[in-house]
Amino acid sequence: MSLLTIQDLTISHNKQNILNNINLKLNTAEIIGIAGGSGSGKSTLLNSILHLLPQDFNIQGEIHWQDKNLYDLKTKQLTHIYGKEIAFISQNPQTFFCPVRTIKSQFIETISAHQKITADEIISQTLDIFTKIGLNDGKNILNAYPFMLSGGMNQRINIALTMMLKPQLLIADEPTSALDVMSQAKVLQELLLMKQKLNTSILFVSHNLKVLAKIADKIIIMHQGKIIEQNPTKILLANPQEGYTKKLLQAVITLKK
Ligand SMILES: Nc1ncnc2c1ncn2[C@@H]1O[C@H](COP(=O)(O)OP(=O)(O)OP(=O)(O)O)[C@@H](O)[C@H]1O
Repeated sequence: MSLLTIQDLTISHNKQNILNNINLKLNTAEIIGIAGGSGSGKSTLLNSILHLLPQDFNIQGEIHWQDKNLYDLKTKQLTHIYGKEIAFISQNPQTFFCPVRTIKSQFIETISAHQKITADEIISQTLDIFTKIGLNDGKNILNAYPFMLSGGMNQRINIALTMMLKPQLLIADEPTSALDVMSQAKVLQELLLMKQKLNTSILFVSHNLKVLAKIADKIIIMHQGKIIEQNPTKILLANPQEGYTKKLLQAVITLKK
């Protein structure tokens, strides 16, 4: 059984289709990259999985989380799933952390909301994870306030927090697009570590096919609310079928020159 199965998903607003007949399967420890131009429906797709669509959107089709249809569940069941089984990271970690509370207090609050664990245990496990991902100055980081740290550092700390929660699925919406090249590479390594060590599956949205090439097992190309092409990463990059995919690849090659 797939971890996440989307069947015939069509989403509309004011009788205009935003997503058209989307079908997608994600397995355990699989990373699917989603690329597509602005307005192609990537965020709407992620928001539909996260139950974050505006009330006036019309949703047809099904989204199954393991054997449950996410849109049949009660609020209490959804609260258990989001944060614990399905986690989300966005482009701006600053929107997740409160800028004027220490990293330590935010780790303790978030983790103890999901696990029965003492504050001391949280601190010791956090320091372990910081070391694993190469954040060596752990004690100082825990005592820092997010506003004192760079965007790249905040994103890496956000990923460490997500690792502590051990979600089965991580939904990542352009998590590296606001970062410098060095921080981008580190964040990608950390996400791969989550897949390898924790068997986390990841849905990773990026405009940048070069980023997806480094991390995704499979790539999906979206255009005007439809999935127009999907294939294992190597096959899609070596032999794109659709003209639109070729244009996206060409844009990456041109940027490299
Ligand atoms: N709240 C909303 N109300 C009405 N239309 C919306 C809303 N949110 C998104 N849309 C429309 O849905 C379409 C898809 O938008 P979406 O944000 O999912 O695309 P995207 O691929 O994530 O784009 P980007 O890469 O620019 O973030 C767009 O045409 C957009 O105008």
